[in-house]
Amino acid sequence: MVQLGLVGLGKMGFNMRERLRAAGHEVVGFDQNPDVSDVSSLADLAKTLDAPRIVWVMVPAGEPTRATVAELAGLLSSGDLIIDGGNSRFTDDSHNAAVLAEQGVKYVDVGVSGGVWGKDNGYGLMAGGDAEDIERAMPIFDALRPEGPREEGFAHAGGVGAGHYAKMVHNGIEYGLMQAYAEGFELLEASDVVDNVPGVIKAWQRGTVVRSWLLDLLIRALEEDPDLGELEGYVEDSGEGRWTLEEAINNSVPAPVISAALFARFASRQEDSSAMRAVAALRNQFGGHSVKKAGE
Ligand SMILES: NC(=O)C1=CN([C@@H]2O[C@H](COP(=O)(O)OP(=O)(O)OC[C@H]3O[C@@H](n4cnc5c(N)ncnc54)[C@H](O)[C@@H]3O)[C@@H](O)[C@H]2O)C=CC1
Ligand SMILES: O=C(CO)[C@H](O)[C@H](O)COP(=O)(O)O
Repeated sequence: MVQLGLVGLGKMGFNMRERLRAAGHEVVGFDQNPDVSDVSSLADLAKTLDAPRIVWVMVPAGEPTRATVAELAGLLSSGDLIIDGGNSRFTDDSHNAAVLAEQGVKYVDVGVSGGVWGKDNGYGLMAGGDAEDIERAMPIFDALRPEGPREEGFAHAGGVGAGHYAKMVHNGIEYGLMQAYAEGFELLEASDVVDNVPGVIKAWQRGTVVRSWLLDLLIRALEEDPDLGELEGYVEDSGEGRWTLEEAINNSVPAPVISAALFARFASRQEDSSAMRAVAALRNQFGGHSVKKAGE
């Protein structure tokens, strides 16, 4: 049994606390929302845990995570370990590790996959850090990962930053896969050849080359709303796709699918497009092609 502090009890952290407790570990949770929190502050969390402490941070990536790690740096002591399991940019990790190392506090970054389903299915984990720190956290990783061989749900990806780098690439792939299913769905819907679009997609679930968990989730969404008519085609992004492309550029790796998928999300947020107005204007200029005037 391991004792763990868990900061951030939202869609991910709340379920992770449940899964860890179900595996017999002692979890002390802190969230800025007192309704879900076991303690009233980070300082209280640090006081409640026995040294040497392990604190897993699962708050929104970016400033909230950086601020949490910085505050923890002032509360923890030599020999303690911080694990950042959020979708932080991998470049944050070397900074965090260096600041914490000044006080002897250890740091591990973990990419966590599985979303809100992880409580029951387990979470796919990619960890970055020193081997001894990874080994120390292994009972936690073993409780969170899916049942089965460890190497099918957990990887020690490399040094500090490698866990988040692996998760960044995982999410870039996620963008591309979702976009491919989405384009296939739109084509099936747009043509009048296939009458039973949800039925066809459901039939892809077993035996086909394109079966996957994302496909299962698309089928689930179509069962709730057969033409997805209750939704707007508006898609946010939280950074991982952009970082994947920045890294593709830095390493001269062609990534046409992931870039198209990211840009499709940008396009989804536009009601009108200056670029497409420019294309229409140019076709009109060089070819006299007709244009559709605003308001017509
Ligand atoms: N939702 C998902 O599918 C996945 C999310 N992640 C990552 O996990 C992290 C958490 O994500 P979610 O649980 O989905 O977000 P969420 O928004 O549902 O939960 C975040 C929680 O952190 C709390 N919080 C925010 N700032 C805080 C602070 N300074 N101190 C204490 N608590 C604070 C909020 O009150 C909230 O309960 C993020 O980094 C996210 O990118 C990773 C994998 C999958
Ligand atoms: O990590 C995840 C899934 O694997 C999160 O759900 C993440 O938010 C997805 O990325 P984006 O918000 O950019 O679509």
